[in-house]
Amino acid sequence: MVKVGIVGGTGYTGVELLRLLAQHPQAEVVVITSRSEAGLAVADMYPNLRGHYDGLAFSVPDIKTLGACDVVFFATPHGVAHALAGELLAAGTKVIDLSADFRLQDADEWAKWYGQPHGAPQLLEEAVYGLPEVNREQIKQARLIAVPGCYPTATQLGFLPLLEAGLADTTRLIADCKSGVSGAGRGAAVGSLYAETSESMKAYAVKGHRHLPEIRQGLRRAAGKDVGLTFVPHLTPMIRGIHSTLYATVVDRSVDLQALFEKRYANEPFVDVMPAGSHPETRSVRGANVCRIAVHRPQDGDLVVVLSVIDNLVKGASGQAVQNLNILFGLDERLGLSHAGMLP
Ligand SMILES: NC(=O)C1=CN([C@@H]2O[C@H](COP(=O)(O)OP(=O)(O)OC[C@H]3O[C@@H](n4cnc5c(N)ncnc54)[C@H](OP(=O)(O)O)[C@@H]3O)[C@@H](O)[C@H]2O)C=CC1
Ligand SMILES: CC(=O)N[C@@H](CCC(=O)OP(=O)(O)O)C(=O)O
Repeated sequence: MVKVGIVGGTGYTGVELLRLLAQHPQAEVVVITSRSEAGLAVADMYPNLRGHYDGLAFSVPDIKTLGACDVVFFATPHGVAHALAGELLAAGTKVIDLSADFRLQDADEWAKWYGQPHGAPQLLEEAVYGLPEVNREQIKQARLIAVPGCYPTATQLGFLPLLEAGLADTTRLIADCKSGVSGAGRGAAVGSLYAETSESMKAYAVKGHRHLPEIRQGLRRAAGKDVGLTFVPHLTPMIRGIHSTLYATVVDRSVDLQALFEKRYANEPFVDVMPAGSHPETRSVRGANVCRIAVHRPQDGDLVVVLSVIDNLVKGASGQAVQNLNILFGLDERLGLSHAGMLP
């Protein structure tokens, strides 16, 4: 059994980790922290977990108890893992961070987008970006994993086959992305209220969103050169889900894009390339650790439209984090993650 600790167990990604790990045959959650709910039984806060975590209660973060775990997940706001990851690594505990603390390779770039100095630049070199479809071999050897963000997961998986094959004009890529409201976290905020978000939809952060440098970093690696990317996120009236509509211009019209995508993801357990002409729905991945993709070439011209959907809390966060755990500990990558999406 892999002994698991979770720092920040009361947010949406924390409770989603608990839900997924409840079905995991080889991982056991032994520590879960919350400063505000310390002492409260997990199932008293989250009744969906009644019967799964008897005896497990929230506790204040403590390096001694966390350091006794094999692996610790951080499901915390940005900056928290900076402060604690180093001590845990020194104690021999592996770290899987769901926040953005170790996603960007450049500490100055991180400081610019996250509005505070990077708290652990000395750890950046060894941090592995936890997108298994790209970095599976590095994840196997890692001590510190940065789980990709939700928009970056859907967007990179949609663009990768085109960029790796050198088939897209990299100067003009467009990612038009929609997110459900749970992407904003569980914290109380006027912008997340039901009356503010239902029956309405809006774009935000058009001038620049903090996921832009993360997506650009991944696409640059795939293309082997700088990319010009326009990324526009939208808030939509659903709870879970990301829908990315991606646009690129192909430089060679003769290539069979459907075959290219199918081949790229043929051995990936959590990427589903749909038949030509399909329109993936976010509800088809709700609760599932799946990125479902369809590739289109309208009017057979040189424009490619890729549709990519995920559940922001699963393949976009906690599911991907568990997938990383499985790879890291040499387990079957699908453990705890094989359930289908919930439809309707
Ligand atoms: N929501 C989503 O779809 C996605 C979220 N993420 C990222 O995952 C992380 C978690 O997000 P989310 O689940 O929404 O929850 P929150 O960002 O709301 O995090 C809340 C948790 O962190 C704990 N926490 C807060 N401050 C500290 C601190 N200084 N030290 C220790 N614990 C702290 C809180 O408990 P307490 O204050 O009681 O200690 C609580 O359990 C964030 O970085 C988010 O950006 C990533 C991908 C998708
Ligand atoms: C709808 C919504 O507000 N989404 C969040 C992004 C999701 C998230 O949690 O960001 P990380 O993946 O970097 O942690 C936002 O735009 O700030």
